[in-house]
Amino acid sequence: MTIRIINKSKNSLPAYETAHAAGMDLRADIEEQVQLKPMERKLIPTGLFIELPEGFEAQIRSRSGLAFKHGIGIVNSPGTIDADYRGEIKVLLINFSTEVFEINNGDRIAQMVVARHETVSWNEVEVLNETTRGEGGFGHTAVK
Ligand SMILES: O=c1ccn([C@H]2C[C@H](O)[C@@H](COP(=O)(O)OP(=O)(O)OP(=O)(O)O)O2)c(=O)[nH]1
Ligand SMILES: [Mg+2]
Repeated sequence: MTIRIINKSKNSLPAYETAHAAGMDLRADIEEQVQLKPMERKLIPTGLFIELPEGFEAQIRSRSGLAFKHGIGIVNSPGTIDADYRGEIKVLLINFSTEVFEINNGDRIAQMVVARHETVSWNEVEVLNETTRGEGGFGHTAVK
């Protein structure tokens, strides 16, 4: 499928790095270097605006390399881009490391996965069907 996109940045369009990659890397669109101090969070612009078809969303996910090497995560992970959003895609990065992390224009700061989603309506009832799990959760199945 193709998706309409406006690129106001000077970076190339997000692209799949390998043939069967799920995510396209997003690049920072910034005038000056951004520094993230330990535990600091900042909203990083991408200069990208997209028009997702109805029934699709885009997820903004962290890159494992940045997470592993530099402790960089996404606060609202995964970020959700709604199909009716026409604003700029932004990435809410956080620095979980003990060192300052520098972001320069064009750096690949996150990845975006486009996915289908359902739009549901509720069937409000008094009782839900029974299952083996029942109400157990949050470690319920852990070995004792
Ligand atoms: O990482 C993100 C998350 C969201 N958005 C944009 C697209 C999304 O469609 C919109 C709203 O996001 P969300 O619903 O997560 O935020 P909210 O706090 O519920 O804001 P709103 O009241 O505008 O829905 O913000 C981004 O650019 N990056
Ligand atoms: Mg919302």
